[in-house]
Amino acid sequence: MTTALAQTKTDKAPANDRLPGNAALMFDAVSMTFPDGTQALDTVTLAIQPGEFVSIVGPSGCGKSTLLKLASGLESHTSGDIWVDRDSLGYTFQDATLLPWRKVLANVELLMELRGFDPAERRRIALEQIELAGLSGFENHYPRRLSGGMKMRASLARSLALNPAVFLFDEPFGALDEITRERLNDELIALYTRQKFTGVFVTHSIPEAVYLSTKVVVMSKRPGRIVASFDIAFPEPRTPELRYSSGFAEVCGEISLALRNAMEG
Ligand SMILES: Nc1ncnc2c1ncn2[C@@H]1O[C@H](COP(=O)(O)OP(=O)(O)OP(=O)(O)O)[C@@H](O)[C@H]1O
Repeated sequence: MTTALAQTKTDKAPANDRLPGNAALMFDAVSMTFPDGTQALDTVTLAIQPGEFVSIVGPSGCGKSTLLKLASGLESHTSGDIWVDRDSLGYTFQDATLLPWRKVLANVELLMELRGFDPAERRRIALEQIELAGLSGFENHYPRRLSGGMKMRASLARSLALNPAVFLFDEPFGALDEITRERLNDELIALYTRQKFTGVFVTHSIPEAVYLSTKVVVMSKRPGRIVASFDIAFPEPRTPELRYSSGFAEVCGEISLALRNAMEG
């Protein structure tokens, strides 16, 4: 295990000397209760291997965002262990979180700037990511002049510029229209295929989860537990025709049923 791998513990967490194997991200019996007494998560155990793309679906309020916040260190868990290299983490939210006073190029350079990248190097990487994101020609536009889909592309480019080993996605396409969302799904697959990060993707859309993922996990209603896990075996990279295949509909149906049971159970 490299020294860069950070294990996070709270004071209340029991000592745990087990190694996380080769996982890129591991939750080991993680529970979380907010200071007001709201228990968000209940003994979540999930090991995500390098190169996996895992989507998390579950009832609204079951703790999906909280799980990503724990992985990133934005929130602290109450018990259990989380293993992840926080020095190599990407994170995007439903809101693209671009700085309105910075042009696209300066927004994409932001995280590299904060990490102290050499100016010429960060400019080179930013331009490359802007091109990959399909935003060439918009480098000098302010975010207010971009569509929702373009803002999200810029947000992805900003995170991908750091070449993260693990990328956390919190419903990044939830606010977009369906056509834009499907197009961004394909663009994300292209980026994932190229940059080979490990993905953790929270979504309310089962077809989106199935299309993107190597695995889909289903959480119970709050306090969230993992109640089902589906390996998604369709060949990669996925292409749009997959969405219209009977096999795709069948897998979506199985997950939908598991989600329905999770909501009722
Ligand atoms: N700071 C907080 N203090 C107290 N409770 C909180 C706090 N943040 C979130 N919660 C509660 O914790 C639970 C889990 O919230 P979380 O945002 O993780 O759910 P979610 O599954 O991502 O929801 P959604 O699908 O609706 O986005 C919810 O009941 C929420 O109201």
